[in-house]
Amino acid sequence: MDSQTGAKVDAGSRAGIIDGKAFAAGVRADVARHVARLKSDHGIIPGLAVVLVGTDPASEVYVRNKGIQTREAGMQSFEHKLSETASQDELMALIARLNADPAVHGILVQLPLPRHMDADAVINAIDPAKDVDGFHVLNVGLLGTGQKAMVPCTPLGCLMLLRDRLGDLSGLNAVVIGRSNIVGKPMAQLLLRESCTVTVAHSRTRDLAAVCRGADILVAAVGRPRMIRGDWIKPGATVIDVGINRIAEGDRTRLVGDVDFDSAVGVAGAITPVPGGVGPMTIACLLANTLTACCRANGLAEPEGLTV
Ligand SMILES: NC(=O)C1=CN([C@@H]2O[C@H](COP(=O)(O)OP(=O)(O)OC[C@H]3O[C@@H](n4cnc5c(N)ncnc54)[C@H](OP(=O)(O)O)[C@@H]3O)[C@@H](O)[C@H]2O)C=CC1
Ligand SMILES: Nc1nc(=O)c2c([nH]1)NC[C@@H]1CN(c3ccc(C(=O)N[C@@H](CCC(=O)O)C(=O)O)cc3)C=[N+]21
Repeated sequence: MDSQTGAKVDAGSRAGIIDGKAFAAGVRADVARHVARLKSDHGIIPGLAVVLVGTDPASEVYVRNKGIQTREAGMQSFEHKLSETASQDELMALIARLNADPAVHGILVQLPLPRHMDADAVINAIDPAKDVDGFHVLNVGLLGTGQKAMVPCTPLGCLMLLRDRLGDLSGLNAVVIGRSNIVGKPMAQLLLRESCTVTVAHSRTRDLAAVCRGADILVAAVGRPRMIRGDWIKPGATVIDVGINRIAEGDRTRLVGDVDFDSAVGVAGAITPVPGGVGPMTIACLLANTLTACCRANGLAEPEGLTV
């Protein structure tokens, strides 16, 4: 696959740093090629609907980026914004309309939702076939039992990077820090599927540093800026930093991961930076999942290499 070749070339230029931005550009180019073919051969245009409730500035930036990249891939983007005070019934009615709309192949409801809404009920109202986040309980169950599912974008992106770097993952010790439904748990499921020996660590884990030192693959999805230090890392390990933390630096802010990059980069065999690591892969995989959902909806063969 071109995206893999592209990433390998780039990784070689800066040894040890995994260029998620370049790899994601390759994935998006693959998606765009398939989208163009769907259009020319079948007259079908994949469509992604993104729903944002409220006005969180970080979410607004993220939703705008998704819209831009969706259109760049040749797909249709439908953006729906509801006010912070919208009722759950209003959101449910919108989801029902999107479920019934044949031009919409993927639906993403940006999380977190305002506190007065029941996020589980909202997610489970999405047609599982259009659930491009892979958060619906049916997709969670399908993934957990090794059946064909929609796979959550962030863990899918992490797995693509790991496979590109390491090839066969079987038998490797993988430690995932974090057990959220959107990152930690599905990441653990995917690594188990790859025959890794998986440990899931969390806030009650005893001696996290010692647990991390056993990891050939370390995935950090904690939400604590620079918590994982270089001396927690097994020399040569592959480190995937999912964390996106905005911290103050002087009178400005910057993004840092959950891993202390400066102390980790000399110990790890390879590491993803923040920004430019997992984040761009998440959006690329969202587009890949939308394409996959569109192919399935139309009874067409799915592109290879874009899902597991
Ligand atoms: N790059 C991307 O595309 C994405 C990035 N993110 C980022 O990833 C990070 C994690 O997100 P998400 O999974 O939603 O976060 P959650 O807050 O839902 O989960 C955090 C997890 O980390 C664990 N944890 C918290 N503190 C510690 C600690 N001191 N030691 C060990 N474990 C701890 C928690 O444990 P417990 O369960 O015991 O509370 C929990 O399981 C965030 O920085 C987020 O911004 C998220 C989604 C996509
Ligand atoms: N239903 C739902 N699905 C999600 O997948 C989802 C969500 N809700 N809520 C929020 C989190 C967070 N998330 C990110 C995706 C991309 C970047 C990303 O592209 N980051 C860039 C930097 C962007 C910047 O500079 O701000 C990078 O790491 O290089 C970040 C974060 C998806 N999430």
